Amino acid sequence: MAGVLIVVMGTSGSGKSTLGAKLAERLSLAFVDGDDLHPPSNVAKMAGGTPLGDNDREPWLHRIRETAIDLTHPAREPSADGTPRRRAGCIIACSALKKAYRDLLRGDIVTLAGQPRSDEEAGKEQALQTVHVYLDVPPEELLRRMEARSATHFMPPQLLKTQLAALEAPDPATERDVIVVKQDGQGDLQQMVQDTAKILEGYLRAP
Ligand SMILES: Nc1ncnc2c1ncn2[C@@H]1O[C@H](COP(=O)(O)OP(=O)(O)OP(=O)(O)O)[C@@H](O)[C@H]1O
Ligand SMILES: O=C(O)[C@H](O)[C@@H](O)[C@H](O)[C@H](O)CO
Repeated sequence: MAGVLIVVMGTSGSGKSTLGAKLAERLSLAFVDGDDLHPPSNVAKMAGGTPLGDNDREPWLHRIRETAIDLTHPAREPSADGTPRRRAGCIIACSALKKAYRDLLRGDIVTLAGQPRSDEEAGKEQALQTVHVYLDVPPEELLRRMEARSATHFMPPQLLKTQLAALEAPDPATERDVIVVKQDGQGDLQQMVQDTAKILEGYLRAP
């Protein structure tokens, strides 16, 4: 049985770290900020005003998947009497802007060029089930947030337009594991955490 990787995704400034950390606390899961898994060269590139490309992101996406497999092994959390209580899970904040990036996190492909997993690898890698929580935030709210923190955060607000250009917003009708959380900056964060956690509990339930 697979452990569960919950990817909290969206562009820079969408609130991945904020929501991800709160969900992790509520669900008692480990939380990792994907920004901490970028090689320093990626962070330096963004800080210098150059957007990342597929070649920069591919090794990073592999690292995120491997981190999730490590964190969710073994894939069941034992209860006091040793019987499985729920699936092991973890939450990782990761922009996951393009469909190919999400497919790599899902384990459906092994390169961004689209190379599929071999049958043998597919069997071996049943280690992980994914859920993508997509933070859908209007561009003007994203810019407001990025500008408000620009003195203390490496990501320059002028890179927002490249984030939005790269974004292939996931559609739950065509991607199997997507939850959309709409945020306009007015919503109640606590309510959002509560509602999203309730849906995620379903994914974590041991069969
Ligand atoms: N629901 C919200 N409403 C208003 N402001 C928010 C909300 N969530 C996060 N913020 C604020 O927006 C800014 C960006 O949030 P956060 O760091 O969580 O986003 P992020 O997607 O992880 O960003 P990045 O990946 O660029 O680091 C922060 O200053 C945070 O306090
Ligand atoms: O794929 C990317 O371009 C990156 O992951 C970015 O999204 C940032 O790391 C992050 O959002 C920092 O602000």
